[in-house]
Parts: sequence; structure tokens; C-alpha cells
Amino acid sequence: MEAIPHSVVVSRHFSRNSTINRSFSKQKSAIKSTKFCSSLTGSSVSIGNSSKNLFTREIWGWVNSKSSTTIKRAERGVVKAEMFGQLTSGLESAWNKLKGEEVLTKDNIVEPMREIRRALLEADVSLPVVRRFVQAVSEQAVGVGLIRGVKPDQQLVKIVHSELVKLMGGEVSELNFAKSGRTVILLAGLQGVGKTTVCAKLSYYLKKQGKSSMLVAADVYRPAAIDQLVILGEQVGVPVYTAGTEVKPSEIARRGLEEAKKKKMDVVIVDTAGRLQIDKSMMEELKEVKRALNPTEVLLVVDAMTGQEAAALVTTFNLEIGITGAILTKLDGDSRGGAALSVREVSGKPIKLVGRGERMEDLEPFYPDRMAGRILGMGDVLSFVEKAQEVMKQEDAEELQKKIMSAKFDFNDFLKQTRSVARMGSMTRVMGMIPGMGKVTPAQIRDAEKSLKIMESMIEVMTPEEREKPELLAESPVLRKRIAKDSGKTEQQVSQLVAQLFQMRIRMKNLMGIMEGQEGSIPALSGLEEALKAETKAPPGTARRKSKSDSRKQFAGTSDTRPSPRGFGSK
Ligand SMILES: Nc1nc2c(ncn2[C@@H]2O[C@H](COP(=O)(O)OP(=O)(O)OP(=O)(O)O)[C@@H](O)[C@H]2O)c(=O)[nH]1
Repeated sequence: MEAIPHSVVVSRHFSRNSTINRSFSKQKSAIKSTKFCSSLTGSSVSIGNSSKNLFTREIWGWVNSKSSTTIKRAERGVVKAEMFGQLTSGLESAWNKLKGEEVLTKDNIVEPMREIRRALLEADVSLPVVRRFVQAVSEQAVGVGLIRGVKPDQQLVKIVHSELVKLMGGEVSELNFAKSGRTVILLAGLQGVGKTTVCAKLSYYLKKQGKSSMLVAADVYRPAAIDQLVILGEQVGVPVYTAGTEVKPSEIARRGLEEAKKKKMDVVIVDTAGRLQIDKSMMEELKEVKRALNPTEVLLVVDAMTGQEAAALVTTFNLEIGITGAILTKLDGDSRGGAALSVREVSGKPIKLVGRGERMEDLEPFYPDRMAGRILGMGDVLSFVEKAQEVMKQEDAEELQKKIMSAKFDFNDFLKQTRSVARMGSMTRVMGMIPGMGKVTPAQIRDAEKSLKIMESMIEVMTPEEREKPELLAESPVLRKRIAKDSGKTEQQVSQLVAQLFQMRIRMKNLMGIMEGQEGSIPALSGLEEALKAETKAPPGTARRKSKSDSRKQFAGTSDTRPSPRGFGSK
């Protein structure tokens, strides 16, 4: 059989400075509007969770306001677009070609379709797939006619979205579990694609669903793989069956299965050896292991960065040993989308799960519709909401909501919620899921993460009283000076943090009011917000005096529970 080379094409994104520049003004407004515009996020969860969403929006808003340096760099085209960014902006130029058109016609879709074709090819989608895709979209686009109130570019986006979903298999393809007895999952894949890591991630994923599992180390060619699996197993609290490197993989698999039966495990996950490229002995060995196990699922782990080659691998493995699906890893990396878009169409096998990072929680189901949304820069809203719901308990959300409504949101809440956000996963991923954040660059995210660390370090040196009563810091330069000294930050940074908390209180309360139909019930606070904004922007010492009386007046005008009108900088 012909060997398929496994050249991991770590393809650098082409230099697309012009695209970055073009899309930059949109990016800035997207960043700005994210504070308030994630209405999808807000509306898709109950009001009990609204405080969480408000917070999340506020945190991102805050974080982004700190990323201006990187924004300037992005303006100069210095930073690279984020995951799938190239494909997203390629498709965007297709919609742009339709600006000013009244209706989609055979003639005016020629240019946009050319752009779509180019974007998909640049994303490393296989040529036959691109051809079929473009044809399907063109046919629908011409036939769609005029729809009142919908612009042709929006119509095209809609058609492309539904074709992308179809291309990736339409529905989410769930893992199958044995009707009775143990579910056995056999993992295969080439070297370094992330098989061993996936074993542990998968057991963690199942654990969260209440299923017990055992890992079986059948990679006898790389002794370090056994140790790696044992360490990862310990990390996720799952037993690992090992039998060294002298026993045949099929025998290890059989014994591992026996052991799992004895231990009454729900699922057995078997790690097998990878090779640099497909070869006969690897396939024979896998066939033998498969015979010994009679697995419920045989999943091929493929690296998203290999683009359409991943699809070719899935096809070959399926023909050779018969697989049930694929797991796509490293989607958080420099992947251009070719693998995600080609696997199903080329091989007929679904992508069941995706790896989006190195941490154990970075494995999730593959949702074609959400992926299509991401590709089109619409953000992976549902994944984001799910993550958020996972990390924040309902009681916390309700408690937070109460605090927001009484304007008592303090530094403890600030810290707690920031950490919740951090638990959702690296910011890189979470931000990519928020609508309008699709174009935030990795460098911006790094800056944002740095900003959060700075903020944490300042809060950590506050006394419990200072954390609970930000007013103390607002009115005392001496306290702010001490915090600056203890945290190794500047006084200005401390002042900014305090001002930021007050801004957040106001904005969150306002938003909460809007979400609960009380829009306009706290008009006085919005003036203070402006005053505080001026304060943060102005050089230290100037705005404080300017905004003092305003702040007082604004607080005095609210039904705030605090007795005295103490704004930032007032005595
Ligand atoms: N960024 C990122 N890295 C990943 C992901 N999955 C795995 N990795 C990393 O990829 C590297 C290789 O992972 P392994 O699990 O050792 O790969 P393997 O397929 O078992 O390798 P062999 O045992 O040599 O066949 C490790 O550094 C992992 O942390 C992912 O989804 N995202």
C-alpha cells in the first residue's frame, strides 16, 4: 500500500496585512460593542444567569480597553489573524463584493463565488470538496430571489452557513456507548497527533458525564507514552492499565479489558502506537487489537494543522481497519480549517470530538453548526454559554445578581468572577467564542491575560475590608499608594482599577435593569459613569478634582443603599 507522508504542515498564515487593516475598523467596533452586544449570550440563558453574562461582557470589555497597544500593532498589520481568521476574512471579502446590490443574480455572484473558492482553497480544503461546495452555493444563490428586508450579502452568508454545516455532517455525531457491558474505545493515529493526550482528555470528559473509565497503555514502541499516560491518568483521577513494552499490543488490550471488567468500569479507552506514516505493520497491529477488543468506537485522532491530509488519513484508516469517526486535535493552533471542512465530505466519517488546547478539559463535541458560525466570524455562542454555565453555579449567579442590583459588587466578586472566566479555558478560546471577538488576535489576548494578572495582583494585596468596600480606596490616596507599593504596581494602575470597578457596577446595574425591563430606572448613575471615564482617561490628579462634585451628585440621586454619596476621589 502506498505510504501517505505525514508532513505536519505548520503553515504560517500568508501575510494579509491589507486584510487586517481592512477589517480593523470593524474589529475595533466589534470589540467595543462586545461589552453590550452579546445579546445572544444574554438571551439564551435564564435571568438567573444574566449576572454572569453581564460580568463576562464587562470583563471582556475591561480587558479589551487595556489592549490598546496591541490594537495599534494590529492597525499596523504587525499581528497575525486568529484561528480560521484567514478563512473568515476571505469569506468576508466575498460578502463585500455584493455591497450595493439589490438582488443576487447569475452575474453578480461570479466575483463573490471566486472569493469563496479562493478562501476555501487557501484554508486547505480539498479541491473536489471546494468545487462541490461552490456549485451548491451558486445554485442556491441564483434561485433565492429578492427577500424583503434581507440584503443579498446577508442571503449569501446564510446560504454559505447552511452549506458549511452540511459539509461538516449537519448534526453533531455523538459517541456511541455499548447497550450492555463495557464500552470500548480504540484510539489510533499517527505519531504526535495527540492520541495519548486525547485518551486522558476523553476519560475526563466521560467522568464529567458520570461515566467511569480505564485507560489501557498499548503503545509499546514509545516507552515514554506509557509513562505519559500514567501521569495523565493520575492527573484526571482515572486508573491506567499497563503491561510494559514486552507484551503484544493486542494482548495488552485484552488484559486491560479484563481488568476493566473486574473493576466494573463503564468505558475502556485504549491508546495505541503511532507511526511517522501509515505502514503495513501498523495497520496489521491495529487490526489485531481491534479483533481482540471488538470495540464500540474506533476513533482516528488527526491533527487539524495537517489540513486536507487529515481527511485522506481518515479515508485510508477507514478502508484499512474500519473506523467509526475521527477526533480532530489542535484546533486551537494555526489550523486554517481545511481538516474540519474536509474530513466528513472526503471520508464519509464524522468528526466526533475536537481538541482545542493542551489541558484536560480542552476536548468537546464537534458541532458543525457552531463551527460554521465560527468560520463566518459569528462566534461560537452556544459553546461559550455552556462553558460559562459549567463554571458558575446558579446560587453564585443569583448572589451576584443581588449584589449588582444593590450596587455592592466588590473586589471579591470581581476576583471570583475573573477566576471563573479563567476556569472556562484559556482566554484565547473563550474570546474566540464571543460574537464579534473572532478577529481578536493572539497578541491582543496575551495582553489581555497580562492585564488580568496585573489586576489580580492588586486585589490580592487588599485587606478584606478594602475588597468589600471599594469606596475606602476611592477616597484614600494613602491606601491606594500602599496597594501600589505592595503589589509592585503604579498608583495610577491602582486608581484605574478602582475606577473600573465603579464603572462596572454602574454598567452592570444598568444592563441588569434593561434585561429586567427597568430601562431608565437608574438614570443618575450613567452620568457618574461618564465622570469616571473622564477620570481614567485624564492624567492622575486632574480628573479626580473635576469629577468630584459630579460623582457626589450622581450617587446622591440614586436609591443606592449606601448612606453617603461617595464616588471615586471624594472625601
Ligand atoms: N495545542 C494543542 N496541543 C495538543 C492538543 N492535543 C495534544 N496536544 C499536544 O500535542 C503533543 C503530542 O501529543 P501526544 O498525546 O503525546 O501525541 P501522541 O499522538 O500520543 O504521540 P505518539 O505517542 O508519539 O504517537 C503534546 O505536546 C500535547 O500536549 C490540542 O488539542 N491542542
